[in-house]
Parts: sequence; C-alpha cells; structure tokens
Amino acid sequence: MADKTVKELADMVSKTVSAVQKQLTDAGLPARGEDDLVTELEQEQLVAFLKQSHGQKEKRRISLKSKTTSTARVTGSSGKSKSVNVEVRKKKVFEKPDPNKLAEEIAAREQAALEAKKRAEEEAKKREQVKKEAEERQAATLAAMRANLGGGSSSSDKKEELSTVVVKKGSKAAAAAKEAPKKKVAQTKPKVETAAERKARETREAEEERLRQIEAETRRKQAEEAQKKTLEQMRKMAGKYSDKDPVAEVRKDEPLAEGLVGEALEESFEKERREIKRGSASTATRGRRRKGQEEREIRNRKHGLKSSQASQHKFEKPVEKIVHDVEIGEQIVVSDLAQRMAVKAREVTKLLMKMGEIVSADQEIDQATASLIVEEMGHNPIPVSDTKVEDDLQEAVEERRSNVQTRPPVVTIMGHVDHGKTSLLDKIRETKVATGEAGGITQHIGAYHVETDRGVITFLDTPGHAAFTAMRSRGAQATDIVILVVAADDGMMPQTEEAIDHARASGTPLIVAINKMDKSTADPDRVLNELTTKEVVTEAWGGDVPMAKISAKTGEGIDELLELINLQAELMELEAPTDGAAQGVVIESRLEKGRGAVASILVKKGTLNQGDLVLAGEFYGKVRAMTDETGKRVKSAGPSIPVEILGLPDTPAAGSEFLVVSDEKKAREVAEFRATRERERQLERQNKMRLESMFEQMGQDDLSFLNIILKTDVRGTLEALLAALEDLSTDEVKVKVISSGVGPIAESDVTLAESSEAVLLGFNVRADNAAKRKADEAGIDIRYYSVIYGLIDDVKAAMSGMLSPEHREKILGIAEVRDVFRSSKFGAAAGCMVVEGTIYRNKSIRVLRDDKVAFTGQLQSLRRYKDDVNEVRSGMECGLAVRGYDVEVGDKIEVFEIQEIQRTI
Ligand SMILES: Nc1nc2c(ncn2[C@@H]2O[C@H](COP(=O)(O)OP(=O)(O)OP(=O)(O)O)[C@@H](O)[C@H]2O)c(=O)[nH]1
Repeated sequence: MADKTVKELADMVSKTVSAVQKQLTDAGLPARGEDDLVTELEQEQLVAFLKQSHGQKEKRRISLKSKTTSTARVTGSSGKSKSVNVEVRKKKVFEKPDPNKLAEEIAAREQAALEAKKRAEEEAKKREQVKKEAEERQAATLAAMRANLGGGSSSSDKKEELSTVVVKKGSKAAAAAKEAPKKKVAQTKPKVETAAERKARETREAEEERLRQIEAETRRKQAEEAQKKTLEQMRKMAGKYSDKDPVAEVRKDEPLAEGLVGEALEESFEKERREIKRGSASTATRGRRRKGQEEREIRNRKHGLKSSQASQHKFEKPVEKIVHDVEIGEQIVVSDLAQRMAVKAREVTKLLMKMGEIVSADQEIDQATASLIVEEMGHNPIPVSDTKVEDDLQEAVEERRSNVQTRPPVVTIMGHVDHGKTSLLDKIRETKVATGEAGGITQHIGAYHVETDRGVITFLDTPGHAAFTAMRSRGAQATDIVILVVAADDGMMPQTEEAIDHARASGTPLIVAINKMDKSTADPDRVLNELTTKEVVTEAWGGDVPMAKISAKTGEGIDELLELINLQAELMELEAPTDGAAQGVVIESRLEKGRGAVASILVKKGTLNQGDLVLAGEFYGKVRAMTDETGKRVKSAGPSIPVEILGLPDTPAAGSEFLVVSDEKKAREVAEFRATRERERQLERQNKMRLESMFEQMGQDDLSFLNIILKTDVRGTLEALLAALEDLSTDEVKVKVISSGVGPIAESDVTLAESSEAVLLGFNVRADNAAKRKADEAGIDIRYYSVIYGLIDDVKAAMSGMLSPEHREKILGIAEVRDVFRSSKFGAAAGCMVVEGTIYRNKSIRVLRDDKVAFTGQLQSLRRYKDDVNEVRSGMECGLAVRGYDVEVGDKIEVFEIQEIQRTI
C-alpha cells in the first residue's frame, strides 16, 4: 500500500472525493484536499476505521418480538365504539402428545374418575351418617323430656304415662305433677316447640335434604359426563396418533388439527376443574361465585383472552393459517418475499441470519435461498422464471413454425494443439485458413458450411488451445457430432482427454480422426490403444465409435471421414422446422468500424431473413445485411447454416441465444430486462471485488494477488482468457481480473491499473493516445499479446516468480498512413508520417486498424521521397509498402523487434 492522494483513493474505491474526505475526517485524520497525500499509515488507520464500522454494523443485534399487540376500535352491539386489544402471535408451537404418555394419562384419568366417584359415595355415606346421628339426638332429647315428665318409669312406659298425664287432667297429683314440669318447661320454654312447629321444621328439613340430594346427583352426573367427554377425546387422539408415523407427524402440515385438539383439551379440562370446584363448594354464595368468575377473568386476561371469550365454554374455531403460494423469480428482494408470505421482513432477515446469511430487507437473495425460507415458514415456493416475457415470446415463435425437414449436421473438430484441426478443415474446404494466423492458432470460433458430394456439413471451427475450454464446451452444445482429431505420431494428450469429456458431458457422439497418417512416425494402433483408457473404443477394436485414418496434408481418408459424418447424421435423424421465425446461437461478435456490431450466428430452427427483428442477448435490432462465411451477401439462412449479421446495436456475448421476434415492444422489454440484470450482476461483482481488495489485502500477508486489467479484440477471446486466468489461481497467488473488456486500452484502464496496482494486458488491441500518455507519465507497463499461450505463460511465470529473461517484442516506432497510392511494383503503397520512434526497413511490422491488430508481417519497401532508406525518424514523412496486406488511410504501422528483456510482471 503506497502513499496515495485523496483522489487516487477515491478512484480506487469508486467513491467521490468528498466521500473519501469525509471518511478520513470520520476516522479522526486531518482534513485534506483532493491532491493531498494520504500516507500508508493513515490509509491503514482509515481501513481499520472502515472495517470497525463495517464490523459493528454486521454485529448489530436483531431482536424480534414473538408477539405484537395493537388496539382496534370496534362497534359493539349497543352501537357504541370501544377499544379492543388485539394480540397477534407469530408462532404457535404445539407438541404432539406421545401416544404412550397419552395412554398413561387416560389410565390416570380413569383412576381419578373412579376415585372421585368413590369420594362422592363416601361423602353421601357421611351425610347419611350425620343425618342418622341428628335423628338419634332428636330422639334422645324427646326421651329425656319424657323421663322428666314420668319420673323413674321405664322408657317403655313413657308413652303410656304421658297419655295418662294428659288424660288425668284436674287431679291433684296431676296438678302437682303438672306444676313441677310447668316450672321446668317455663325455664326451657324457647327450646320447646309445639307439635305444629316441629312438623313444619321437619317438613322443611326433609325438603332441604331432598334438594341437596338432587343437587349432589346433578353435580355427580355433570362431573361424570365431563370426564367421559375428556376421556373420549383423548382416546380419539391416541387412536389418531398411533395410526400415523410419528416422524411424519412432526411436520407442520397439521398445526390446525393440533391447535384445535389442544384447545379442546384445555377447554374441557378447564370446565372439569370448574365443575369440581363448584361441587366442593356447593353452598358458595353468589358473591363468592362472582369473585371466582372475576378471578378467572383476570387469569384469562393474563393469557390474552377476552373475558367474554373465556366465559364462553365452547370450542372456538381457530383462525386458519393461510399457506401462500409464493412466486419467486431468479432474484427477489427480502421485503418483497416477506410481503408475499404476509410476514414482517425482519422475520425473514432473522431466519436468514440463522442460516448464516446477513442480509438486509432491501437486499436481493437468490431463488434457491428464497425457496428455503418460504418452505421454512410453511408456505409453498413456486420458482418462476424472470424470463416469463421471453418464454412467452419463445412460445409464440414455436407456434409459428412448420415444415420439419432433415437438416445438415453441425460438426465441431476438437483435439490437442497442433494435431491438425485447422489443416483438416482447410483440406475439407480446400482453402488456406491456417495461413496468417498469429502463432498458428485459430483465435476464435468461426463457422463454415461445406457442400460435400453427400450433402451439406456445417463445421464449427473451435480453437485448439486450452484457453478456449469455455468456448469449446459451448461449441459442443451447439454441435451434433464431435470429430476428435488425434495425431498418429503424438497420441492422446491432455486436450484430447478434455475433448472426450466435453463430448461425453453434452451427449454428443464422437468420430475419431487419426491424423498425420502420412508421417513415418505414425502409430495408429498406439493411439487406438490409448483411447481405450478413456473408454473410447473404436469400431475397428470392436467398439461403437467410428474411426477414420486420415492425413490433412495429403487428403488421404478425408472422403471416408465425410462419409462417416453423413452416416452418423442419418442415424441421428437430424430434423428442424424450416418455416417460421429463426432461432439459434451467437457464435462470435465484434465491433467493426463502418459496419458496427457484427455477429456470427448459427441458425438452429426456422429461417432467418434479411430485415427480421432479432433479439440476441441484451440487444435487438433489424438484420440490415447478412453474409455467409465467404463474405457473400445472402438474403436468408435456414437450419444449421452459419451467417454473419449486421444491425445489432452492440455485441452480444458468444454463446447467447438469438430469436426472431415480431413484436418490437416485447423485444425491447426483454432486452431492457436482460441489460438491467447484467448491469446488476456486474455491479455486484465489482462491489464484491472492491470489498475483497480492501479487506483481503490486509492481514493476509501470506496470500498475494496478481491484479490484471485485460482488454481484447473480440468477446470470445475475452471470455476464454478470463476462464483460463481464473484457473491459474493457486493457494499462494490469486489471479484477479479487476477489469476487462473488448476494445482499445483507454485512459481509464491505465488509471485503474495505477490505483489498483494491476498489470495491463492487451490481446490484439493497443492503447489509444491518451492512454499511452497516461501510462508513460505513471510508469505503467502495458503488455501486448497476439498469441494466447504467450499471455497465459507470462501470467503463470509471474505468479511462480520465475520470470527469467525472455525474448519479447519491443515497439520501435509507429507511422500513420495519411495517403494510399497504387504502385505497379508493390500494389498499394502508403504515404506515412512517423509519429513515434523510428521506422526500420528490416524489422517486423504490425498494421493496426482502430487500435486492433489487423496484420503482422514485413515491410516491402521504405522510402524517403524517391530513395530507399533503412530508417525514418519521428516527425518525418515516408512511403512504404506492406507485403500481403492492403493498408488504408488511418491505419498505423507499428515496427517492432524481439528483445531479451527481464520480465517484471
Ligand atoms: N505431416 C502432416 N502434418 C500435418 C498434418 N496435419 C497438420 N499438420 C501440421 O501440423 C501443424 C499443426 O496443424 P494445425 O492444423 O495448425 O493444428 P491445429 O490443431 O489446428 O492447431 P491449433 O489451431 O494451434 O490448435 C501444422 O504445421 C500442419 O502443417 C498431416 O496430416 N500431416
């Protein structure tokens, strides 16, 4: 981390200068201007401060209330409005009773019922006893009274004596006798009742007793009924649970049933308790009852029930939990997801946190995570494609297609580097594609269709180097048949194996072509033997893989190979509708001056016509012109035919699907959606990268990064290189492509390279003038490559710290073409101005058109006025002719030599 100005820091973290200034002051560092330096130490302080505040934010606690209470105004039956407290519980957990426990409980309850019955009987007995005793006491009192009246007479005589006393009225003895007790009776007068009174009392008591017994009987019956009902419910539940798989029962599918039964049990037990309580206090006054009711009400209020509800002793149907069908696109914002489940966003964020994802409500989560959340919350996730409009378009297109016919096979030639793929294709086409290719390698996918005696065959020309693995696998997907080229003198190599894997993964049939059979060192049997180790057993060896021995040099066996391709195609019964809107795949795309975006595409279904509205990747436009692989204008292209189209506003990514649409509005809608999605993804990647670069570089001294900024001429190369560079990362060194793109190296690339300490690599592109100036000022090294493995090897070497001196190109001078004349001797000759360095006659040159390499070769002549010269310096005019290339006004001629240079990536 070197000292940097505030502006540089701001560029580095993609913030405004003022934002960085604010962060600096927030971090307690002195305020400073845009160009003031921030020392290494201060940067560390700033990062520590940012990290701390970032960390604090992450660790903030999120607490959730398990229930919420709100007040609602409702209109009562009297018409008055009143406030009602509404409590919403977010989750209700009901534990399924264990059937064994339930059985135990039933037994216990039966026992309790028996005991209660026994107790009731005992109580009844006791009451009987008490009654008996009371009667006895009454009889004893009567006897005592009689004894008092009859003096010493035996009890058996008492009745008689009493009647005598009553009858013998008026006698003296009787009078005397009457006198004495009269006194006594006078003394106990309040206790002695008349016969009428006694009768009334006895009647009352008998009535009371009768009522008591009726009441006791009613209570007993009620208690028995309640218990019976409870037991029945429990039995039912026990039966229900024992019928089912206990594990399956844990599922939340039946919370309703559980809730219902649970509440029923609670209600019934509560009722039972009340009955028992009332039974034990049968004489309780109304006041006491009211008190008890009040207590219940308070208790119920505590449990969140309204008193009116609590006093209604009946089953209330619980509010049914609604299971939502939640549609989830490829990405969904957390708050949207919560809304679709009718829950609070923070419930979702909390659940996400439990799953280890710290996401805020306004952030997006992917479809898989969202589906998990929805399931977890008991709803149904329904994954939907964000591309519904696209799907509808597709459907509409499908409907319009008809006339299914046999189509030509699409063939991809694969194999190890230098095993002869391009030569084979050349031989088939009888052209010279291989000549003029930098480094002898096919640099990007091209497609060609050839007419053989046996019909049309379309070849996808995939490159041989490992860097194109990504494209090759895509090529295999658009491919019907893979030709595996293996050099007879070299045998199976890593990319041969890779090709077999790709073909197998995509289910594409293989045809083996053993090449270079003209060589004396050819050993086809060894090759066939080696192939069996990858389970590729050719027909010659008793397997089912067709094989041809060929020579791309002499043409030997080529006819046989084409025959095999046609046979295989016939076996596969390849068909496609020829009528209706075209659909296919983008093979390659590039920007060309004067022509705009050029896309090579392969039609898979339908017919593409000039003037069709094409939607390809994020772009749509009318096909202005179409050319075949030879550059000839064509008006239409049917299934399996590759063409180049003009008319798209930009370059769609290689491998993206294209579709002809009739509705421009829909095309725009889909294109805009795709563009937004792409921008979002890009932004996400950048943010991640910047964060990573801020935090990863700190405290991870043992892990180093090689930051790369990469610019290429075409997208296919860019993607292939990105894939290859990514694969280079090791545990110690991580390759990080912090920016990449198609087109010349611009000033902004140099600025980014400077601030992020990145290496600037250009593949078949050059820096524009502003970028060159900036790179010179900042001392940034820009490296240019024309051969993929040259670039990969350099990066690899830099990573392993083995940058030995190496022969590398050094640009010696640049001349700009100002005029072009015809010369009988050289064809086209160019009038130039040397704008940089010196132009030498005997050195190698490159022609740059729009800062992309258009040609590499030699100067044929270099003149100042009429004289042949060996060199021309900067600021001077000269005339030159280039061998094998027609230069144009505006081209730049770059003169270079190979030098031995110490590598310093
Ligand atoms: N003798 C002989 N040489 C061959 C034959 N086929 C290809 N070659 C040579 O092998 C070298 C590589 O051939 P290419 O066609 O460029 O190989 P490629 O597999 O396309 O290579 P990349 O594009 O680099 O992957 C060239 O020098 C060819 O001349 C053949 O059948 N016989």
